[in-house]
Amino acid sequence: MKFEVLTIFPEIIECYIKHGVLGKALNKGIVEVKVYNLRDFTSDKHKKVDDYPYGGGAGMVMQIEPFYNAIMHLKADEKPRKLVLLSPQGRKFTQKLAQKFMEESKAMVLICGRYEGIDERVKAFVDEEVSIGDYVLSGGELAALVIIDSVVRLIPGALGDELSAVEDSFMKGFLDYPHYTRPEDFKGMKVPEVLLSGDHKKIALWRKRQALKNTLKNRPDLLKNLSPEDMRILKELC
Ligand SMILES: COc1ccc(Cn2ccc3ccc(-c4cc(N)[nH]n4)cc32)cc1
Repeated sequence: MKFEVLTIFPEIIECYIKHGVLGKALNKGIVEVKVYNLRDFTSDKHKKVDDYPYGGGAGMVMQIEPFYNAIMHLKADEKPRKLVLLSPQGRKFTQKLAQKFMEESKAMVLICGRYEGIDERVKAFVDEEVSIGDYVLSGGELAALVIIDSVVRLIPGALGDELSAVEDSFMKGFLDYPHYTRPEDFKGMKVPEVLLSGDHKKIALWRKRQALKNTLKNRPDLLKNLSPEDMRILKELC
């Protein structure tokens, strides 16, 4: 899968993608990430990308021309790609949308604005406008990295452990269970006995109960379409 990122801060993207799961997927050739500096698609000597908003108001707005020139440059190879604009006003990004992007798109262009946003006319050239949450960031780059990271984790072979992506919380419809590792006793804080028992059936049940308990407490909105067994466990918790 190929990601092409349009931004005025390429170093934000380039720094992050070298590490962790993304770094490994890049080294395996499962993923390719190309970053384009929008300033390279300007036509003035100052490489200007923003201007004052028509109609007045605080802050600056990013001009359409660099986005248009960059998008036309990418489209010149006539290969299909999904163009995604990051924005606080976009469609909410979820694990389900990450799965959809992974399944449907061989290549994605992630368009990152800054300042108070970008000229509305850029939207005529994009397929999706996506928000990663109900909070305002300073630009689209972090949102682009969230999308890249969550989509790459879903690509078969990217994690090196097929179960991880499938086992990831949200995939199952509820939050994750608690995790523990050595030491067994840290300043009197002990690992739950059941996890030391070696009884895998008991451990699985304990983990399911804990996951449902966490979900009931923090994200009851996720508790839909539970299996009869999960519903029974949930009722015991209430
Ligand atoms: C009040 O209106 C504003 C509008 C934009 C901004 C800063 N900004 C500029 C481009 C850009 C792209 C994405 C995002 C973003 C995405 C999510 N989920 N939160 N924030 C933020 C962005 C500040 C304020």
